[in-house]
Amino acid sequence: MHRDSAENRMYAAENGLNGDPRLEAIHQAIRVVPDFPKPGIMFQDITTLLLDHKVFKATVDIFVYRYKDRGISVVAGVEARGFMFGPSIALAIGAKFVPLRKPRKLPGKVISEAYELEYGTDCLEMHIDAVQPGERALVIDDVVATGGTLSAAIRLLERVGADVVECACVIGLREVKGQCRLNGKPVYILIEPRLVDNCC
Ligand SMILES: O=P(O)(O)OC[C@H]1O[C@H](OP(=O)(O)OP(=O)(O)O)[C@H](O)[C@@H]1O
Ligand SMILES: Nc1ncnc2[nH]cnc12
Repeated sequence: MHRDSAENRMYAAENGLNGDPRLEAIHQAIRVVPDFPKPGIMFQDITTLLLDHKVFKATVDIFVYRYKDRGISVVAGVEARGFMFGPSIALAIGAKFVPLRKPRKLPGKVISEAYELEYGTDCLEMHIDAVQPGERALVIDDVVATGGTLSAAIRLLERVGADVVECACVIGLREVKGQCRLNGKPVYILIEPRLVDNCC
């Protein structure tokens, strides 16, 4: 796996949304859970964001505004938390939603890509007939850390001939040990992780 710097991570505050109060509201709505799922991980919990309709809508709206006129026909969501944002974005921009699932969950013919995580290894699968060659795709997930998950998602889409326009995440770490290059694809990120423990 090719590892590189954070060159293709684009933060919303530095890309047109500087001072936008929605970004601070999104930041405040994230719950940080220390040492989950293992010691040393400051887990960024987006389920608290989903509880606040206004902030949830603001999150989806920012992505919809960015992607609505980009000729995107596929929004590919990464299991599990990409499923929480992807379908709303797909409906609003007039694209289909394609789930990228963990192994042995999809019933049809699949292609698979393995990847490394901060806390282990995993694999993503996609139905081979869900995306046609030449389609323009957006990949959506809640968090990018090493980028291993997004790289696997990009590889799946590129294997079937799709053009991955961009990846989009709510939260992005700037520097992570073992960071992966995303085959030159940009990642658009709304906020940096919360560092304080506001859990429980
Ligand atoms: O950039 P990376 O280092 O690849 O990490 C980011 C991924 O990690 C989390 O998912 P997780 O693997 O915990 O799976 P889950 O959502 O099914 O719990 C997160 O939702 C991203 O998909
Ligand atoms: N710190 C973190 N919080 C939530 N999801 C993650 N995926 C990888 N690192 C994560």
